Amino acid sequence: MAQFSDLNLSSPVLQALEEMGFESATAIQAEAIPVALTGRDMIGQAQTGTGKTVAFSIPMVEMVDSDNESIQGLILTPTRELCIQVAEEIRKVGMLKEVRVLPVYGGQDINRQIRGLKNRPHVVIATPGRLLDHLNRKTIRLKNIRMAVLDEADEMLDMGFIEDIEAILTECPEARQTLLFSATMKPEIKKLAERFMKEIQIVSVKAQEVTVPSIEQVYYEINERQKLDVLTRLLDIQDPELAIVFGRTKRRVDELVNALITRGYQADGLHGDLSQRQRDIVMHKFRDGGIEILVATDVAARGLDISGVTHVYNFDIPQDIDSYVHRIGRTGRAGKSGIAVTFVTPREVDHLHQIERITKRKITKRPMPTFAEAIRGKQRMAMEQLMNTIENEELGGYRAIAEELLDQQDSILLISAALKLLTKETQEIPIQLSDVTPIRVKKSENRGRESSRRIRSGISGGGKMDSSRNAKKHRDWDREKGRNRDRDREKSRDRDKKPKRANAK
Ligand SMILES: Nc1ncnc2c1ncn2[C@@H]1O[C@H](COP(=O)(O)OP(=O)(O)OP(=O)(O)O)[C@@H](O)[C@H]1O
Ligand SMILES: [Mg+2]
Repeated sequence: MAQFSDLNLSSPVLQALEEMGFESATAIQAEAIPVALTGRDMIGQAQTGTGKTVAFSIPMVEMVDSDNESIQGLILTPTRELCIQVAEEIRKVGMLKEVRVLPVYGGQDINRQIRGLKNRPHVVIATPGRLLDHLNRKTIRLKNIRMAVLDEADEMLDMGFIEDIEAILTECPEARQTLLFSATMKPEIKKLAERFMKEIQIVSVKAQEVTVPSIEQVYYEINERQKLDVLTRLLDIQDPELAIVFGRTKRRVDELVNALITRGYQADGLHGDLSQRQRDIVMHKFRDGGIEILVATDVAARGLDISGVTHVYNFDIPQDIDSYVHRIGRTGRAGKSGIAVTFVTPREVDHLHQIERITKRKITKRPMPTFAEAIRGKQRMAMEQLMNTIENEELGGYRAIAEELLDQQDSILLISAALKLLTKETQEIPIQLSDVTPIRVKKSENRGRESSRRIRSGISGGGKMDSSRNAKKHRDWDREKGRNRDRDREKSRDRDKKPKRANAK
């Protein structure tokens, strides 16, 4: 395994990495960092959760001249939560070099960001809409940028963002270095990238599969109206430490959160119609374990790194194959194992098989879990609670009363009663979710639009997959996506609440 000390890094960076607890470099780090340090433009591809952030953070920090007070590095991310997370990672890597970083994203008070910009950050991490807003207001200057990074590059060059990205990069000096990173990178991306990169070097960690092998992938073929029962049964049986449940639309997410809470689970939702404050609160709660289940649209599919996520549930199967790869990649990170569960209705089974073919990975079919299994799961949790109490608590004060009870009652009966009290015997309270349209493989539709669609989907040659003209419609990207969105938002805060598109429920 490659050591960071073999990569020609400065001592403040090496020391920072040590403080972050990293012992050796991951494959993408070992391969991408030397290339990036030569100053060349690069596309970096490696599976989810394999440390791409540090792979670009190190060359970024090495490039910064801390005595120079201008913005020298720019990183673009598709979502606000990812923007915050990446900024935090760069801050850690650049800590000892005293690199100043500033995240700049939509939904946050723009005046606060303007004040932040006056503190002369060396590296700005931004979502495109808000950065354009600053450029228009002339509150940010990109003329001294020496390195630009697109994290989740394929997503950023997707239809909704491409023009914004080009507009932003035009503001940067041509002599800059540009780096692109993602777990999924279609060949078409390279063509697009040639518009703003030079002599691109591609660094791709060749893996057998585009998904991570330590993620167990299973599916349940069930009807729409069985989904909620199956989800709650699985939550009881599998007892995730933290779980992310992906739903197709914002409305779906809201409904699911309410349904889960009604059935006694600690859940909260994340999607683009929430205020930034709400989004921040939800993310904090989830990272701190204050809630166990995050229900989200695809806004949480990319890049988010939350330790303790043991399970990902695709309550609705995603249309986009790349989206499947990124969603399930929220678990099984940094060498850990994880379980990815996908629900498919009978009409969506073909689509699931298509995902299997393109990701070259079998997704195992599982029989529907029964209510009895769920109860047993809950009983097991109660038993674990009891055993933990025996191991970790001082029980001396309970001895006398226990002995007294044992004189009067059968011991098995007593333990059964204690377990029953600890078992959260919830009923499957009937809850009706709104209908959603099933996703299907559409083969012969709209040939003419193939090329642009292919950019959006399919890991390699998977363009066909996306031939549904609904592809875009089903994707519930939040407001970060699309031109001028953040600027619109600044002008009219009320619009936060209203869906912009008819389909954006
Ligand atoms: N060298 C390393 N040793 C151990 N852990 C590491 C190392 N580098 C990064 N990590 C950790 O691995 C986790 C995943 O890293 P990161 O978020 O950068 O993955 P990624 O490749 O960007 O994934 P995604 O494609 O989902 O965005 C993080 O928690 C990070 O701190
Ligand atoms: Mg990442």
